[in-house]
Amino acid sequence: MTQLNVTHLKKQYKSKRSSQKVLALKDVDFQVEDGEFIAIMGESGSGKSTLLNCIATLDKPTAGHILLNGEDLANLKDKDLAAFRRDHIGFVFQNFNLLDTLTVKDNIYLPLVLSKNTTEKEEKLANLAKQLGIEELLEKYPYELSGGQQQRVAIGRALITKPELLLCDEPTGALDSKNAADILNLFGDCHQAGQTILMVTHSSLSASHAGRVLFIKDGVVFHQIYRGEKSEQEMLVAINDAMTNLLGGQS
Ligand SMILES: Nc1ncnc2c1ncn2[C@@H]1O[C@H](COP(=O)(O)OP(=O)(O)OP(=O)(O)O)[C@@H](O)[C@H]1O
Repeated sequence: MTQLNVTHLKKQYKSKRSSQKVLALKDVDFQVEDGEFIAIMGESGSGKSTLLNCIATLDKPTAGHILLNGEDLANLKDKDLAAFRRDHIGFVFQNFNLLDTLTVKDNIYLPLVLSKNTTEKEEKLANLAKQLGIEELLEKYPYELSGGQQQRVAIGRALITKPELLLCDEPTGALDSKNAADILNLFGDCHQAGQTILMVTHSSLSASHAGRVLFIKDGVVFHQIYRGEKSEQEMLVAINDAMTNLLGGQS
C-alpha cells in the first residue's frame, strides 16, 4: 500500500561559491494513489530530479511536506531514513551510481544484502537478468559495460527487492528503442503487480506508457494528463501536444 502526498514543496539551493540562490521547486502539489504509474516531464532544469531526490529522502526540502502513507518524511531521523529507503524505495539514478568495486551480480544483490533478506536471491537475480537481457554480464564490473548496459543493471538493482515505490530518473535515457521498450514493458509488469512508479523522462514515448503525466514548469506542477481510456498512441499525441503548447516545442 503506497500513498504519497506532496504539499507545497519548495527547494532552494544555495550556491557554494556565491550568495546566489536557485529556486528549483517553488510550490509543488500532487497526490499519488496506490499502484499508480506516473511520468514526470518538464524542461531541463525544471526541478524533476530535485523532486525525485526529495521524495527518495536523498535531499531535504526547504519547505512543504512529503507524506508517505501518512508519515511525514521530514520527521524521520537519519537512521530511520536509511531504513525507510532500504525497505520501501527502489531508485534508478540518472548517472546509474553503480559500485565499480563490485561485479554486476553483487551490485544487484546489494539491496538484498543490506536488508538482510537474501532468501531465493539466485532465483530473483536469474529472473531479472533474463528480463533485462544482462545474463551474460553478471560477472563483469560496471566499468566494463556500456552506458545502456549499466542502466539496465541499475534497474535490476532497483527492482530486486520488489519495492513498493519505484523512483526512476531517466531510466531509458541511455537505451536504444528496443531496450527502452523492454524496460517499459518491465515497468508495466511491475505496475500490474501493484508497485507504484514515478518516472522522470524527456521521452514522450516513454511517458505514454504511464497512467498519468505531470508537467513541471517554473517550479510548480502546471499541467497533468490522465491516460483514462486513451490508447498509448492517443496518449502520445496528447503528451506531444502538451509539450508543444506548454513547454514551447520540446519533444
Ligand atoms: N546540488 C545543487 N546545488 C545547486 N543547484 C542545484 C543543485 N541541484 C540542482 N540544482 C539546480 O536546480 C535546478 C533544478 O535542477 P534539476 O536537476 O532538478 O532539474 P531537472 O529538471 O532534473 O533537469 P534535467 O532534465 O536536465 O535532468 C537547476 O537550475 C539546477 O541547476
